Amino acid sequence: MTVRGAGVTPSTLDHVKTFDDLFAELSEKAVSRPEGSGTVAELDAGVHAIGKKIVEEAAEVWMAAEFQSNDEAAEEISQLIYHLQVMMIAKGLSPADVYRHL
Ligand SMILES: N=c1c2ncn([C@@H]3O[C@H](COP(=O)(O)OP(=O)(O)OP(=O)(O)O)[C@@H](O)[C@H]3O)c2ncn1[C@@H]1O[C@H](COP(=O)(O)O)[C@@H](O)[C@H]1O
Repeated sequence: MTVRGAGVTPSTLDHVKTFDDLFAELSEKAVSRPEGSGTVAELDAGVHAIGKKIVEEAAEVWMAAEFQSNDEAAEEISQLIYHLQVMMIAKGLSPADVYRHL
């Protein structure tokens, strides 16, 4: 399968962080709470603050998709995914909880 527009194929994903890799990393940080972690700070800020970040990043995805390069749009999408994952962890939701709705 080829992901159109970004030139990414499964083989080029071998050495990059995937959705599940990031979720595992953030889940571990939520428990170990390392000093200086932005994820820990965002979790501590709570669901209301995380929700605002999601809305902000969603708007940036829209603007980048409409007015910027595909690479910039991809970067904004990665940031939206990050904040969505922080929200999942804040709410105790696993990827499986989400996938069953897809
Ligand atoms: N992938 C991300 C990631 N994407 C986005 N963000 C956060 O989202 C913000 C993106 O916002 P913008 O670019 O719009 O910048 P900004 O509005 O100036 O940011 P803020 O002032 O709102 O912080 C960044 O500043 C980060 O705080 C991320 N923060 C962390 N990660 C990854 O999450 C993992 C854990 O990170 P820590 O918890 O910080 O160790 C690491 O692997 C990181 O690479």
